[in-house]
Amino acid sequence: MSPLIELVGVTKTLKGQQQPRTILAGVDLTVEPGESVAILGRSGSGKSTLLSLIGLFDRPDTGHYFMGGRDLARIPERKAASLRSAEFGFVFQRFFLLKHLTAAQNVAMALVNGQGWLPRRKRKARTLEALDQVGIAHLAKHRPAKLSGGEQQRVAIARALVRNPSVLLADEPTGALDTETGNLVVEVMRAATERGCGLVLVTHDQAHAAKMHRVLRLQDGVLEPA
Ligand SMILES: Nc1ncnc2c1ncn2[C@@H]1O[C@H](COP(=O)(O)OP(=O)(O)OP(=O)(O)O)[C@@H](O)[C@H]1O
Repeated sequence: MSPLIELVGVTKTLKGQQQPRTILAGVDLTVEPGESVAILGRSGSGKSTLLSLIGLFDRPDTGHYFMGGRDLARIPERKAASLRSAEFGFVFQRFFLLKHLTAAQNVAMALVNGQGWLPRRKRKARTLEALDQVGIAHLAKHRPAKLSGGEQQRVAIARALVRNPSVLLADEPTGALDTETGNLVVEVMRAATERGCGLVLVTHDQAHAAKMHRVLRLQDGVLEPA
């Protein structure tokens, strides 16, 4: 089986206020279908920078990024934007839910934006399926203010999963949650990999990292087994 994504020798130097700083100094990373990978690393080590390159929010300075046999390392923004919405689901520490919309409407938004047109009935069915996948179909009509932090994060995960992404990218998704709720959220994301989705989880939490297939550490600009 060919990998979902493969980064080879990826580098990134950010122009700080004083001097340029090399954040990624030759990162190699492969994620297979259905594989979950945790990335640990001290604050400021470049984890979010790496995730933003994987999610095509930014491009490497040098190196290669293969996906489906194509090198995406130097694609223009217009192509990146369409791949971003077709191939990736994003989950962040903050949930970024629209507070005037219900859980179902928040999830359905991901189908309205950037996925072509889907008939209303199909949109509804896929939205409910995604909410069901994260165990909160019964909360579909609730607005975020009526939901706990963990429930809100599960709505955000459903929103990330509703387009059946190839890869789910999560940046500290449990950072704002207590341990027990965080465990549940990690379990929900891990379960998504059983459908073939790859998962890259950036976390400070060793216990959450240990639930992934592989645990890597970003240190001095390179990824190494933790
Ligand atoms: N746009 C930018 N321009 C210049 N420097 C930046 C930029 N974005 C981030 N940095 C710096 O790059 C370094 C890596 O940041 P990054 O957010 O990737 O680290 P991180 O490992 O995700 O940290 P944390 O765990 O605290 O979220 C930090 O020193 C940060 O201050």
